[in-house]
Amino acid sequence: MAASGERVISGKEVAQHNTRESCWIIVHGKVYDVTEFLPEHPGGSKIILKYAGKDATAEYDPIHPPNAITTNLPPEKHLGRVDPATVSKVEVKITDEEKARLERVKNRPPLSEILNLHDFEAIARVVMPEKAWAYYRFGGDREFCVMLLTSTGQRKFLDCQQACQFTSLRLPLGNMGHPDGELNLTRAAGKHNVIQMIPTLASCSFDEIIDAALPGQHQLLQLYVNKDRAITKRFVQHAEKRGIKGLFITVDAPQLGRREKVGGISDLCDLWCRSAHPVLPGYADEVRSEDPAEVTENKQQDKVDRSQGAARAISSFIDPGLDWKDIPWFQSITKMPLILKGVQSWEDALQAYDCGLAGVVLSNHGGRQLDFSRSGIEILAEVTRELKARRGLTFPNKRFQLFVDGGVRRANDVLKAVALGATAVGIGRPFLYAFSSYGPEGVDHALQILHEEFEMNMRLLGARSLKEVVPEMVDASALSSHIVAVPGDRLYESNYESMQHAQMRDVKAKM
Ligand code: HEM
Ligand SMILES: Cc1cc2nc3c(=O)[nH]c(=O)nc-3n(C[C@H](O)[C@H](O)[C@H](O)COP(=O)(O)O)c2cc1C
Repeated sequence: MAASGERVISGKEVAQHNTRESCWIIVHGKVYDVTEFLPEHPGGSKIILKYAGKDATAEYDPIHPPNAITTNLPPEKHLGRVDPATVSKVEVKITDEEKARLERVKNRPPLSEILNLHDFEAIARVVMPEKAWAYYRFGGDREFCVMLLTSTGQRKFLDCQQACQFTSLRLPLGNMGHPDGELNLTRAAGKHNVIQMIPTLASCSFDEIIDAALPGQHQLLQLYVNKDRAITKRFVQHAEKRGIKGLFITVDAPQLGRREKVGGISDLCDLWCRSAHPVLPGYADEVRSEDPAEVTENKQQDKVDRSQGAARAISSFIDPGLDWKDIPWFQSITKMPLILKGVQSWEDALQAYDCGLAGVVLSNHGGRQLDFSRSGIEILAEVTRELKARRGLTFPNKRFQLFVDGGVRRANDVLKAVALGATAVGIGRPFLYAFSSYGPEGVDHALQILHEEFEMNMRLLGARSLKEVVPEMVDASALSSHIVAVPGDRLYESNYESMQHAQMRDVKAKM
């Protein structure tokens, strides 16, 4: 018994509970009985069983907020503290592939040579662990969406003559690329006075992200609505108390899209394991190896389908039954402005306005959900036209705000959206690439690049303020035809990775 009254358990005793019938694990030096929790685990029971009777901290840490285990397991399942002298150390093996990657990390160009947000993507692609890269980068199905969205984001369909401000940052699972995860984004957003949207599925806890903000820093919350509305209500009300300024309810992910390129190279556990590897030397001391532990397999007992890779597995959290009739309930539990994220048509934007919502994010989820769904900027032109015709609204509009995200890579892209009536745009992947390849300084540099681009574009457009950035500055006539004769975007294209066909396994040469 420790002085604190906590039971001290030997590693040997923990090791005896290494089956599905009795499964104990160690996380942060504490011993937990997770036997009953196994079938409930959103990540599947198999991954936990791999660590049955052992220390699971290294696997657990990169994926979960630190308090996930303490808040979700009933107190009687917290068995005590492990005696550290009795726990065997996990052997660490660094593969040749990993060594080569770390070498590439050393050879990164200095930040002064990173001239635009595409450069970050090019570097992230070679220095990030392969599977973390795949999770960040790839889109849904054949990725038609990602291609279309990137090109609409970059003047294929818009000819921007004049210019602007604001970007929002959000992305979940941020510490797959860098151990400080979303906190990098929070700090940089505070410094550069941009708004951060905090994701539901973050790798740091919500409170950690809020605590990292500067006084008065604006933060928004992206909400995946849980089937258990009591959980959703608790989260939303906690967020409101902590000063969140707007609730962005994601409506385009009743299940997560099938990201074929991710599925092609990874299985789920691998994805997370590898993602915990240090991207930058010095951020973590060791690289973990696969642990071929004995695993009692019983897929029938899992309530979650693990067969489809990380992207789909996460969707077990998201209520596919979310509907317009849920809106009054949200309005009854919070006073925060409510915005729908992932709207694809003027009809839905109109209904959101009529329901008294504060706005919509016109988005196809970074091209990660339904293939061929339209880019935000394309929908924007249609929404402003129809809401003007039907409700007399002009944009930007304080009462009902339009946000756009997807493929925004330059200040110039932001200005196109603002000119067409958007209040603000969201930028996703570029900041992940920036902090995955250069850490916090990378995010800082990315925002600095955007600021400089803004200044230059505004001057060259002759716009003294955002009010002077008007629709007439943009030729949007070819937006929905998707056909326009402009030079290809070489920077985008050189980063684009083609989909690979199924590959033959290596066949050993016949003797
Ligand atoms: C009571 C303890 C635990 C809780 C409450 C918990 C909770 C969760 C949740 C909510 C997710 C899915 C969402 C996300 O990715 O953020 C998840 C995923 C995952 N968990 Fe846990 N977990 C626990 C213990 C563990 C342990 C001990 C391990 C490692 C041995 C582990 C490994 C994983 C993995 C690999 C995933 C990723 C796969 C996925 O998204 O489905 N978890 N866990
Ligand atoms: C790795 C990754 C994870 C994402 N996760 C979420 C999420 O959990 N919830 C959500 O509403 N959108 C999510 N998105 C979509 C973004 O919020 C945003 O719509 C999109 O990334 C914008 O496109 P961009 O990355 O081209 O800037 C994710 C995007 C990426 C790249």
